[in-house]
Amino acid sequence: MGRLGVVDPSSYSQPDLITTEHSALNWKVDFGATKIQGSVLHRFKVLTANLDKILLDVRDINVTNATLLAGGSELPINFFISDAVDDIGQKLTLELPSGTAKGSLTVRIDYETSSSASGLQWLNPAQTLGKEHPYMFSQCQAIHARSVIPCQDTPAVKFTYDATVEHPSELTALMSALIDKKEPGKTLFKQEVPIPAYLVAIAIGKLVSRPLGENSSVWAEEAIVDACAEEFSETATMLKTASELCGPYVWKQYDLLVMPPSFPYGGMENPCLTFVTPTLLAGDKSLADVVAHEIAHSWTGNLVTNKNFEHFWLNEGFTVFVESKIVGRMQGAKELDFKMLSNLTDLQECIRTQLNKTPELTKLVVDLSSCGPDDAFSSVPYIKGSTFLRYLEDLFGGPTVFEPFLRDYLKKYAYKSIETKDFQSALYDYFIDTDKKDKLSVVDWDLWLKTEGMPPVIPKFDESLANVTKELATLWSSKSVADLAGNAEIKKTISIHQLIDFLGKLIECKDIVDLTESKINLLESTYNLKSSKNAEIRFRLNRLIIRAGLIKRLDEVLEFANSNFRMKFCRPIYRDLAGWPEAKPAAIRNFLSVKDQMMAVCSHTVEKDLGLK
Ligand SMILES: CC/C=C\C/C=C\C[C@@H](O)/C=C/C=C/C=C\[C@@H](O)CCCC(=O)O
Ligand SMILES: [Zn+2]
Repeated sequence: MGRLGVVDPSSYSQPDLITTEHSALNWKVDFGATKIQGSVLHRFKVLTANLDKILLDVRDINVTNATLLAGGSELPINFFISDAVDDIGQKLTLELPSGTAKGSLTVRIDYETSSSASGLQWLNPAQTLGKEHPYMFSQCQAIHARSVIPCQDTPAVKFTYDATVEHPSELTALMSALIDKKEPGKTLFKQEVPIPAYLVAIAIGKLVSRPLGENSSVWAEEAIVDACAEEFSETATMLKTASELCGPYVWKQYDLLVMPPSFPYGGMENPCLTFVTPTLLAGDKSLADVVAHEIAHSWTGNLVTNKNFEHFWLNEGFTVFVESKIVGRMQGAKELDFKMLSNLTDLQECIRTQLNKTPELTKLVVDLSSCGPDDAFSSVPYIKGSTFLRYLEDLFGGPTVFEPFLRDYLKKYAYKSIETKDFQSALYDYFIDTDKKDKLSVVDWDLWLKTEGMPPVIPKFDESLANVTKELATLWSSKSVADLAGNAEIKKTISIHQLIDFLGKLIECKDIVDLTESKINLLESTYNLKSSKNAEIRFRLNRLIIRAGLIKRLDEVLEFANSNFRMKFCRPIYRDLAGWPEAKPAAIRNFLSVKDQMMAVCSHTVEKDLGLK
């Protein structure tokens, strides 16, 4: 593939020469054709004299016209689209008149999306809860905005946007923006805070809302909206806690949209409107920390943004760090440390399985010059990144010293796109004139940023909650069913988070003695796993069923894999099934029967997990 741009290896656009300041979207959403038709008007800032062309990113987009708007007149301009590069898309070249000066320049592009746009998902009524109306939504991170809008699809560029969206009048349209005006069949939006293209988002469906607090509501289909309001009732407290930690909330509105089960991620931090998976609906708020994560992105990621996805840890590592602080303030310091330790179990699993053939992707800063961001995506930037920040926090004197630095960093780079070296200089500038300056030379940057594998240093965490799960995992992996049945230790009451962590640790045990049907049965009856609605528990139980080789329970495993297409769950399940020769053919058949219901990012990665590509 090769590095496409000097600023961003995954984008053709040239932010060093030209940047987008504002985009006006004019869209007609055609559910019959499963396409968006319309135009985008980009106001650019030209940074260099005599620029002869504008390069934009596109993917499967049909451009019909490109027009230069200048001094009240419209000048058609030549354009052409290059051949597609796998995982990246195409380059749209717009030719400029000779002698184009520095400064403002406006271009309108008329286009329509493809019915297989990788950033859009179209559901027919039967695929919705209400069964009567269609539904569509977008997921643009990392580089799928280019399948929805011809644009500078790089986080190095931030722009404001407004949108006029025509849609069926019985449906509600929502975007990652504030609603400006609502008319039957037409909704107007505006996002006045500059954002990268990957944060443009839209969803249209038969949606209703319930209030969660001041300037905060939850949206969902009617059948689940009350359950959603209950599950996410802590949102207002999380928002307040996050603002205390990070500074003023600039986005004015914080709404949640609970997505259909095919949404590929746990949550997506679309400004003003976080998208979340319905797999968070555990019934006891136990998985609502994903909302704390998405709220944290209002600062880390959405205000201070990675310049390209090689520095994704700046978005995600900081966000997990802030998320765990929100959890710590709401649930106590022991829970915070337990969460960090529990994340390390997940990281270990990810490095052992998903990344075992691509160890270079276990570095904190990755090289994306020959790899699409979706293929590089893993827990590493999240967990290695947040562990690094906790290490730094401990080194510089704990939260009382590090949290003021965090606020300073966020203020310094708000509205900007940055690289890891910018974080390094912020840390240096903040501490160099303080009594902590000697700590600056202790940080081994190369070790943290460039070394493969688990974090090079594991900070000292409170282990009291994690020790319980460690002991349980040792017990269940080393004892026979007969020995366990009479052991009082297994009856010990544990929290739901401990149960999730214990099952994760058990999966990580190299050997599990006597892993038979009766051991799985004992596990299920001891911890009431059969009746659990908690997706994190069902996910781990299904992996243990696969590990035990219980072929007669394969249908149950596949049922779980079909119940949602959140990649965090379905990818490891398919990977496990691919390594089980007896089950692999059925897994492939199952995948092929449901792949059209998955978003492109999910079907493409699962195809690789199953060894089909
Ligand atoms: C080092 C990684 C390099 C590049 C990856 C960049 C972007 C990854 C891209 O595939 C999109 C990611 C979108 C993530 C959205 C939400 C996640 O926080 C969800 C995490 C998993 C889950 O909970 O389901
Ligand atoms: Zn995130």
